Amino acid sequence: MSIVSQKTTKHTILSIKKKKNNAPIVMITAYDALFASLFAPHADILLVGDSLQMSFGGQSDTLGATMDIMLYHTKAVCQGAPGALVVLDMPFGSYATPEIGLANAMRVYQESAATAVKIEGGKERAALISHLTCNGIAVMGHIGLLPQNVRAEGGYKVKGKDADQEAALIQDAKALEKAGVFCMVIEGVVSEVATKVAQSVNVPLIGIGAGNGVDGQVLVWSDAFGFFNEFKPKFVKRYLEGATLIEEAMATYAKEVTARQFPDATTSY
Ligand SMILES: Nc1nc(=O)c2c([nH]1)NC[C@@H]1CN(c3ccc(C(=O)N[C@@H](CCC(=O)O)C(=O)O)cc3)CN21
Ligand SMILES: CC(C)C(=O)C(=O)O
Ligand SMILES: [Mg+2]
Repeated sequence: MSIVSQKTTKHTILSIKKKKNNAPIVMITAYDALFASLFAPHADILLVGDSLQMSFGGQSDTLGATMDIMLYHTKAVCQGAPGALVVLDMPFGSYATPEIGLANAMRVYQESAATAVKIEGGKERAALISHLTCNGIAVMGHIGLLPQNVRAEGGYKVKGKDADQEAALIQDAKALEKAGVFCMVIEGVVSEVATKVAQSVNVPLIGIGAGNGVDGQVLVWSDAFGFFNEFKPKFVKRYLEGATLIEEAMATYAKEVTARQFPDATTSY
Protein backbone atom coordinates (compact mmCIF):
# COMPACT_ATOMS: atom_id res chain seq x y z
CA MET A 1 0.00 0.00 0.00
CA SER A 2 1.16 3.48 -0.84
CA ILE A 3 2.11 5.78 2.01
CA VAL A 4 -0.16 8.33 0.37
CA SER A 5 -3.63 6.86 0.01
CA GLN A 6 -6.75 8.73 -0.99
CA LYS A 7 -9.37 8.69 1.79
CA THR A 8 -12.05 6.12 1.02
CA THR A 9 -15.47 7.71 0.68
CA LYS A 10 -18.96 6.29 0.41
CA HIS A 11 -19.46 8.58 -2.58
CA THR A 12 -17.32 10.28 -5.17
CA ILE A 13 -18.12 13.10 -7.57
CA LEU A 14 -18.70 10.40 -10.21
CA SER A 15 -21.05 8.27 -8.10
CA ILE A 16 -23.14 11.36 -7.29
CA LYS A 17 -23.37 12.24 -10.99
CA LYS A 18 -24.51 8.67 -11.70
CA LYS A 19 -27.47 9.08 -9.36
CA LYS A 20 -29.18 11.21 -12.01
CA ASN A 21 -32.30 9.29 -13.13
CA ASN A 22 -31.48 6.69 -10.48
CA ALA A 23 -31.96 6.88 -6.69
CA PRO A 24 -32.65 10.33 -5.15
CA ILE A 25 -29.69 11.99 -3.43
CA VAL A 26 -29.92 12.53 0.35
CA MET A 27 -28.20 15.73 1.50
CA ILE A 28 -28.36 17.47 4.87
CA THR A 29 -26.37 20.26 6.47
CA ALA A 30 -23.82 19.54 9.23
CA TYR A 31 -21.74 22.09 11.10
CA ASP A 32 -19.82 20.06 13.67
CA ALA A 33 -18.18 16.68 14.23
CA LEU A 34 -20.83 15.28 16.58
CA PHE A 35 -23.84 15.74 14.32
CA ALA A 36 -21.82 14.92 11.19
CA SER A 37 -21.04 11.49 12.68
CA LEU A 38 -24.76 10.90 13.34
CA PHE A 39 -25.93 12.01 9.87
CA ALA A 40 -23.18 10.53 7.67
CA PRO A 41 -24.36 6.87 7.71
CA HIS A 42 -27.68 7.92 6.16
CA ALA A 43 -26.61 10.79 3.91
CA ASP A 44 -25.01 10.88 0.46
CA ILE A 45 -23.66 14.41 0.95
CA LEU A 46 -23.02 16.58 4.03
CA LEU A 47 -23.25 20.31 3.30
CA VAL A 48 -21.46 22.73 5.59
CA GLY A 49 -23.97 25.46 4.78
CA ASP A 50 -23.42 29.16 5.32
CA SER A 51 -26.87 28.84 6.94
CA LEU A 52 -24.83 28.14 10.09
CA GLN A 53 -24.53 31.92 10.37
CA MET A 54 -28.32 32.02 10.88
CA SER A 55 -29.12 28.72 12.57
CA PHE A 56 -26.14 28.76 14.96
CA GLY A 57 -24.74 32.29 14.67
CA GLY A 58 -28.12 33.80 15.47
CA GLN A 59 -27.93 36.28 12.59
CA SER A 60 -30.87 37.26 10.36
CA ASP A 61 -29.06 36.34 7.12
CA THR A 62 -26.02 34.36 5.92
CA LEU A 63 -23.92 37.31 4.75
CA GLY A 64 -21.56 37.47 7.74
CA ALA A 65 -20.08 34.01 7.20
CA THR A 66 -16.37 34.09 6.27
CA MET A 67 -13.88 31.59 4.81
CA ASP A 68 -12.29 31.19 8.25
CA ILE A 69 -15.66 30.35 9.85
CA MET A 70 -16.60 27.94 7.04
CA LEU A 71 -13.21 26.21 7.21
CA TYR A 72 -13.42 25.79 10.99
CA HIS A 73 -16.79 24.04 10.69
CA THR A 74 -15.76 22.03 7.62
CA LYS A 75 -12.71 20.64 9.43
CA ALA A 76 -14.96 19.59 12.32
CA VAL A 77 -17.43 17.88 9.96
CA CYS A 78 -14.67 16.05 8.08
CA GLN A 79 -13.18 14.94 11.41
CA GLY A 80 -16.54 13.59 12.61
CA ALA A 81 -17.44 11.85 9.34
CA PRO A 82 -14.19 10.65 7.74
CA GLY A 83 -15.86 8.74 4.88
CA ALA A 84 -18.44 11.37 3.97
CA LEU A 85 -18.59 13.53 0.87
CA VAL A 86 -18.41 16.98 2.46
CA VAL A 87 -19.22 20.20 0.58
CA LEU A 88 -18.20 23.66 1.83
CA ASP A 89 -20.71 26.40 1.00
CA MET A 90 -18.63 29.33 -0.26
CA PRO A 91 -19.65 32.38 1.79
CA PHE A 92 -20.77 35.80 0.59
CA GLY A 93 -17.94 37.71 -1.10
CA SER A 94 -15.56 34.73 -1.27
CA TYR A 95 -16.07 34.35 -5.05
CA ALA A 96 -16.67 37.94 -6.13
CA THR A 97 -14.20 37.48 -9.02
CA PRO A 98 -12.77 34.29 -10.61
CA GLU A 99 -9.37 35.10 -9.03
CA ILE A 100 -10.76 35.57 -5.52
CA GLY A 101 -12.95 32.49 -5.95
CA LEU A 102 -10.06 30.27 -7.04
CA ALA A 103 -7.80 31.49 -4.22
CA ASN A 104 -10.51 30.73 -1.65
CA ALA A 105 -11.47 27.37 -3.21
CA MET A 106 -7.77 26.38 -3.16
CA ARG A 107 -7.76 27.11 0.58
CA VAL A 108 -10.64 24.63 0.98
CA TYR A 109 -8.59 21.81 -0.55
CA GLN A 110 -5.34 22.83 1.14
CA GLU A 111 -6.77 23.25 4.65
CA SER A 112 -9.61 20.69 4.82
CA ALA A 113 -10.68 17.27 3.53
CA ALA A 114 -13.82 18.65 1.82
CA THR A 115 -14.52 17.14 -1.60
CA ALA A 116 -16.25 20.12 -3.20
CA VAL A 117 -17.41 23.72 -2.84
CA LYS A 118 -20.89 25.17 -3.48
CA ILE A 119 -21.38 28.47 -5.29
CA GLU A 120 -24.65 30.44 -5.44
CA GLY A 121 -25.71 31.83 -8.82
CA GLY A 122 -26.80 31.02 -12.36
CA LYS A 123 -25.32 31.94 -15.72
CA GLU A 124 -23.70 35.07 -14.25
CA ARG A 125 -21.38 32.69 -12.33
CA ALA A 126 -20.62 30.34 -15.26
CA ALA A 127 -17.23 31.93 -16.07
CA LEU A 128 -16.17 31.77 -12.42
CA ILE A 129 -17.28 28.14 -12.10
CA SER A 130 -15.43 27.19 -15.32
CA HIS A 131 -12.30 28.80 -13.86
CA LEU A 132 -12.64 26.63 -10.74
CA THR A 133 -13.45 23.36 -12.52
CA CYS A 134 -10.57 23.94 -15.00
CA ASN A 135 -8.29 24.18 -11.97
CA GLY A 136 -9.38 20.89 -10.44
CA ILE A 137 -12.01 22.13 -8.01
CA ALA A 138 -15.26 20.13 -7.81
CA VAL A 139 -18.18 22.58 -7.80
CA MET A 140 -21.81 22.18 -6.73
CA GLY A 141 -24.04 24.91 -8.22
CA HIS A 142 -27.01 26.61 -6.51
CA ILE A 143 -29.84 28.19 -8.53
CA GLY A 144 -33.31 29.59 -7.82
CA LEU A 145 -33.70 31.41 -4.50
CA LEU A 146 -30.22 32.66 -3.60
CA PRO A 147 -29.99 33.50 0.12
CA GLN A 148 -26.81 35.55 -0.40
CA ASN A 149 -28.89 37.98 -2.53
CA VAL A 150 -31.41 38.59 0.27
CA ARG A 151 -30.47 42.22 0.94
CA ALA A 152 -30.18 43.11 -2.76
CA GLU A 153 -33.57 41.50 -3.52
CA GLY A 154 -35.29 42.66 -0.34
CA GLY A 155 -36.29 39.22 0.96
CA TYR A 156 -36.43 35.50 0.20
CA LYS A 157 -38.48 35.20 -3.00
CA VAL A 158 -39.72 31.93 -4.52
CA LYS A 159 -38.67 31.64 -8.21
CA GLY A 160 -40.28 30.10 -11.30
CA LYS A 161 -43.51 32.04 -10.95
CA ASP A 162 -43.79 33.07 -14.65
CA ALA A 163 -42.58 31.94 -18.07
CA ASP A 164 -39.61 34.38 -18.04
CA GLN A 165 -38.39 33.06 -14.69
CA GLU A 166 -38.81 29.49 -15.90
CA ALA A 167 -36.76 30.17 -19.04
CA ALA A 168 -34.08 31.92 -16.95
CA LEU A 169 -33.81 28.93 -14.59
CA ILE A 170 -33.37 26.50 -17.48
CA GLN A 171 -30.68 28.79 -18.96
CA ASP A 172 -28.96 28.94 -15.56
CA ALA A 173 -28.97 25.13 -15.16
CA LYS A 174 -27.58 24.63 -18.68
CA ALA A 175 -24.86 27.25 -18.17
CA LEU A 176 -23.75 25.62 -14.90
CA GLU A 177 -23.77 22.14 -16.47
CA LYS A 178 -21.55 23.47 -19.27
CA ALA A 179 -19.25 25.12 -16.71
CA GLY A 180 -18.70 21.68 -15.20
CA VAL A 181 -20.70 21.46 -11.95
CA PHE A 182 -21.18 17.85 -10.75
CA CYS A 183 -24.65 18.65 -9.40
CA MET A 184 -26.60 21.68 -8.22
CA VAL A 185 -28.99 22.80 -5.53
CA ILE A 186 -32.30 24.26 -6.72
CA GLU A 187 -33.91 26.30 -3.96
CA GLY A 188 -37.35 27.89 -3.56
CA VAL A 189 -38.77 27.08 -7.01
CA VAL A 190 -42.34 26.17 -8.05
CA SER A 191 -42.40 22.35 -8.20
CA GLU A 192 -43.48 21.90 -11.84
CA VAL A 193 -40.78 24.34 -12.96
CA ALA A 194 -38.07 22.68 -10.83
CA THR A 195 -39.02 19.33 -12.42
CA LYS A 196 -38.63 20.81 -15.91
CA VAL A 197 -35.26 22.31 -14.97
CA ALA A 198 -34.09 18.92 -13.66
CA GLN A 199 -35.15 17.31 -16.95
CA SER A 200 -33.25 19.92 -18.99
CA VAL A 201 -29.75 18.89 -17.78
CA ASN A 202 -27.78 15.67 -17.24
CA VAL A 203 -26.41 16.49 -13.78
CA PRO A 204 -28.45 15.92 -10.59
CA LEU A 205 -30.57 18.73 -9.15
CA ILE A 206 -30.92 18.62 -5.37
CA GLY A 207 -34.03 20.47 -4.21
CA ILE A 208 -34.96 22.52 -1.16
CA GLY A 209 -38.45 23.92 -1.46
CA ALA A 210 -38.47 22.69 -5.08
CA GLY A 211 -40.92 19.76 -4.96
CA ASN A 212 -40.52 16.07 -5.58
CA GLY A 213 -39.62 15.97 -9.29
CA VAL A 214 -35.91 16.67 -8.77
CA ASP A 215 -32.97 14.30 -8.20
CA GLY A 216 -32.58 14.65 -4.43
CA GLN A 217 -33.39 16.75 -1.38
CA VAL A 218 -31.48 18.89 1.11
CA LEU A 219 -32.64 20.41 4.39
CA VAL A 220 -30.97 22.39 7.14
CA TRP A 221 -30.71 19.76 9.90
CA SER A 222 -31.94 21.97 12.71
CA ASP A 223 -35.08 22.77 10.65
CA ALA A 224 -35.71 19.11 9.82
CA PHE A 225 -35.33 18.03 13.43
CA GLY A 226 -37.52 20.74 14.91
CA PHE A 227 -35.03 22.96 16.70
CA PHE A 228 -36.62 26.25 15.66
CA ASN A 229 -40.04 27.21 16.94
CA GLU A 230 -40.12 30.57 15.13
CA PHE A 231 -38.65 29.61 11.68
CA LYS A 232 -41.25 27.50 9.87
CA PRO A 233 -41.13 28.05 6.10
CA LYS A 234 -43.46 25.90 3.98
CA PHE A 235 -40.73 23.59 2.60
CA VAL A 236 -39.58 22.32 6.02
CA LYS A 237 -40.85 19.02 7.40
CA ARG A 238 -40.11 18.35 11.07
CA TYR A 239 -38.91 14.78 11.65
CA LEU A 240 -38.37 15.38 15.36
CA GLU A 241 -39.52 17.92 17.92
CA GLY A 242 -35.91 18.66 18.87
CA ALA A 243 -36.53 21.95 20.67
CA THR A 244 -39.18 20.39 22.91
CA LEU A 245 -36.92 17.43 23.78
CA ILE A 246 -34.02 19.71 24.72
CA GLU A 247 -36.21 22.13 26.66
CA GLU A 248 -37.68 19.27 28.70
CA ALA A 249 -34.26 17.74 29.40
CA MET A 250 -32.81 21.14 30.36
CA ALA A 251 -35.74 21.84 32.72
CA THR A 252 -35.24 18.45 34.41
CA TYR A 253 -31.50 19.08 34.85
CA ALA A 254 -32.18 22.53 36.33
CA LYS A 255 -34.83 21.12 38.65
CA GLU A 256 -32.53 18.35 39.91
CA VAL A 257 -29.63 20.75 40.55
CA THR A 258 -31.92 23.16 42.41
CA ALA A 259 -33.39 20.32 44.47
CA ARG A 260 -29.90 18.85 45.14
CA GLN A 261 -31.02 15.59 43.48
CA PHE A 262 -28.04 15.80 41.12
CA PRO A 263 -25.35 14.69 41.61
CA ASP A 264 -26.23 11.64 43.69
CA ALA A 265 -24.03 8.78 44.92
CA THR A 266 -23.76 7.20 41.43
CA THR A 267 -22.45 10.42 39.87
CA SER A 268 -20.08 11.48 42.68
CA TYR A 269 -16.49 10.44 43.62
N1 LIG B 1 -32.37 27.49 9.20
C1 LIG B 1 -32.28 27.79 7.89
N2 LIG B 1 -32.97 27.06 6.99
C2 LIG B 1 -32.91 27.33 5.66
O1 LIG B 1 -33.55 26.62 4.87
C3 LIG B 1 -32.07 28.39 5.24
C4 LIG B 1 -31.36 29.11 6.22
N3 LIG B 1 -31.47 28.80 7.52
N4 LIG B 1 -30.51 30.11 5.87
C5 LIG B 1 -30.17 30.29 4.49
C6 LIG B 1 -31.33 30.06 3.63
C7 LIG B 1 -32.44 31.08 3.81
N5 LIG B 1 -33.59 30.29 3.48
C8 LIG B 1 -34.91 30.76 3.48
C9 LIG B 1 -35.32 31.67 4.42
C10 LIG B 1 -36.63 32.13 4.44
C11 LIG B 1 -37.55 31.68 3.51
C12 LIG B 1 -38.94 32.19 3.54
O2 LIG B 1 -39.26 33.05 4.32
N6 LIG B 1 -39.83 31.66 2.69
C13 LIG B 1 -41.24 32.05 2.58
C14 LIG B 1 -41.69 32.10 1.13
C15 LIG B 1 -41.42 33.40 0.43
C16 LIG B 1 -42.15 33.47 -0.92
O3 LIG B 1 -43.26 32.92 -1.03
O4 LIG B 1 -41.63 34.10 -1.87
C17 LIG B 1 -42.15 31.01 3.27
O5 LIG B 1 -43.09 31.44 3.96
O6 LIG B 1 -41.94 29.80 3.10
C18 LIG B 1 -37.12 30.76 2.57
C19 LIG B 1 -35.81 30.30 2.56
C20 LIG B 1 -33.24 28.93 3.18
N7 LIG B 1 -31.97 28.77 3.89
C1 LIG C 1 -30.02 25.57 2.32
C2 LIG C 1 -28.73 25.03 1.79
C3 LIG C 1 -28.83 24.59 0.37
C4 LIG C 1 -27.65 26.05 1.99
O1 LIG C 1 -27.17 26.69 1.08
C5 LIG C 1 -27.20 26.29 3.36
O2 LIG C 1 -27.51 25.50 4.27
O3 LIG C 1 -26.51 27.30 3.57
MG1 LIG D 1 -26.05 28.36 1.78
